[in-house]
Amino acid sequence: MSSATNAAAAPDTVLVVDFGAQYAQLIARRVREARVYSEIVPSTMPVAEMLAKNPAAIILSGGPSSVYAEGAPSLDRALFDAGVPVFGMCYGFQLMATALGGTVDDNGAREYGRTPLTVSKADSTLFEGTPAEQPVWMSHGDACSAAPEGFTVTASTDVVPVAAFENDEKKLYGVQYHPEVMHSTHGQQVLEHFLYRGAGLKPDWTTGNVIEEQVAAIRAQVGDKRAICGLSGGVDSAVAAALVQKAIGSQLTCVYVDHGLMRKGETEQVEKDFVAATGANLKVVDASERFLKALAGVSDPETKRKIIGREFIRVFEQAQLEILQEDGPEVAFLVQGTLYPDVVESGGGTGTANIKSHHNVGGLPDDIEFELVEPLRQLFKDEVRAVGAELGLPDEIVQRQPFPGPGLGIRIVGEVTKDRLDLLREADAIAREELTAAGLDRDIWQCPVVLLAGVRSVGVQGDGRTYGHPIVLRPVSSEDAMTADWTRMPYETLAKISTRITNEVADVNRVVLDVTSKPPGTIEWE
Ligand SMILES: Nc1ncnc2c1ncn2[C@@H]1O[C@H](COP(=O)(O)OP(=O)(O)OP(=O)(O)O)[C@@H](O)[C@H]1O
Ligand SMILES: O=c1[nH]c(=O)c2[nH+]cn([C@@H]3O[C@H](COP(=O)(O)O)[C@@H](O)[C@H]3O)c2[nH]1
Ligand SMILES: NC(=O)CC[C@H](N)C(=O)O
Ligand SMILES: [Mg+2]
Repeated sequence: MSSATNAAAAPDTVLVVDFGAQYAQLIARRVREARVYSEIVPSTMPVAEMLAKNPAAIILSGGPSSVYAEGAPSLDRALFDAGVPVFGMCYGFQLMATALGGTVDDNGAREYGRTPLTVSKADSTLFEGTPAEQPVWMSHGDACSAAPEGFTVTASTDVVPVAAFENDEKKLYGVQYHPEVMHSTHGQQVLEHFLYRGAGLKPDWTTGNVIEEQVAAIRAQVGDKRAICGLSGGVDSAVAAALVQKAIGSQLTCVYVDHGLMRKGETEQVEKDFVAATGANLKVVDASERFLKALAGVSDPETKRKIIGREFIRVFEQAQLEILQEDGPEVAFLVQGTLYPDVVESGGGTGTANIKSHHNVGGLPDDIEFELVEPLRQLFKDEVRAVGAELGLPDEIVQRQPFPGPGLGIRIVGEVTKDRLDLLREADAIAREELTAAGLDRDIWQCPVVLLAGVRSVGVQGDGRTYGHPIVLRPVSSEDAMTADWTRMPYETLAKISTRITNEVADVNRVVLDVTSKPPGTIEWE
């Protein structure tokens, strides 16, 4: 179902094969930072299928397994004989070594964290121009003690004799460490050497290419049929809608669902600003009663998310019927502004855990009949912002703080009711107003305001006893929402927000600040 996207591999794509690495997406990002397009594929994908994508190069990620362990993810050696340049990192390096006849074992040569690397072949493809001694980030328990035949060892450490090797003739390269993390100070340079020198790629990919490629892919996918786009007023759907509109013009209708879980003023803002900025065809559906009814009595976060995901699709189906009343071809496609983190968190990576079912990925119902169009599915938020700016969308849209599709529904810890929503909407509006007044909108990635509906505490207001609910402020800083830290924001602003919320919002007598990073917390409470 979720694979029914238009994720056709672009020309000169580097595939990152994910062996369950912590940071496979970081590798893909670094490649794109080197201005070469990159996508992640699971290690379970058959090699023939990988090669059918016609990749310009392949990178093998790290992973938690031991290459010699039973059931460990492996790779058909045909991959190394296909003439495609390959770069193995950590587990990927160990896999390349064993597949081609080298030796990897648990010989006690463990290294974790910052490690000095000694380059033994200064003019090697990967290391030329980098220092003979350089700090690298290691994280391994197994090690390569003998490189395969035909390979030159190019670097070592105090405990690992084979910390990097290459076979220039076959265009096969590997390093035991993690060049993708910023602590490997020359990691980006080594990666670029692989891309430009090893694989002969040119640094000519830009967000402009995303636009061209995606516009072509969307046209090919949608043809002369019609599509609807779930439009929330957020960055991702605005950029997705703008891309699709560029591709198919009036064949697209945007549908904004007011599920009653929106913030104060949001619906009016979308109706006004989005249409003004893009001239898009917009249909606004008031579905608040339907969502509230479906959520009645439900407190479990995952159940809420699945209900919201399902109701969204039912509303889109209704909109589809209405659009069909107007003359024209079939309405077969649903455009969503799904990003890579939505997919990973919903457990869509290889061997990655389901943290929470994002309504637009893991929360979709099984009986969905739309074919999905998700042109941003491989990208991160900051990349999407760059695409949006390139498309000419105004800063107010492109730089907006994210707001989750399930809205205030996942910011009420406990059952969602109309009264609770009204209360939270007021508290949230005050917090947003004060953050904007303090000029903090750009410093803060987003600031969920959460109502702990099941908790009451004792307060004293107007000399009387109160027994009200706490409101949690969760200001976070982040680059891509995969990791985040709580924002150190001015006490004065916090004080103002707290005073105003307790004074102005009935039934709230306490405001607390969430000082947890992600991990271990997530940004939203549910
Ligand atoms: N109220 C809504 N009406 C219609 N579609 C929605 C609504 N909320 C979310 N969606 C759909 O779900 C997708 C994912 O939501 P998400 O919140 O991640 O993205 P966004 O709202 O577009 O951007 P942002 O992350 O900046 O909030 C959206 O891109 C959009 O397609
Ligand atoms: O559209 C969305 N549908 C969802 O179901 C959803 N859940 C979380 N988020 C947003 O994703 C980012 C990461 O959130 P978490 O740290 O809470 O997982 C943050 O920006 C969250 O606001 C969602 N967005
Ligand atoms: N980070 C990794 O890829 C680790 C590889 C392997 N699990 C080891 O410990 O050696
Ligand atoms: Mg949103």
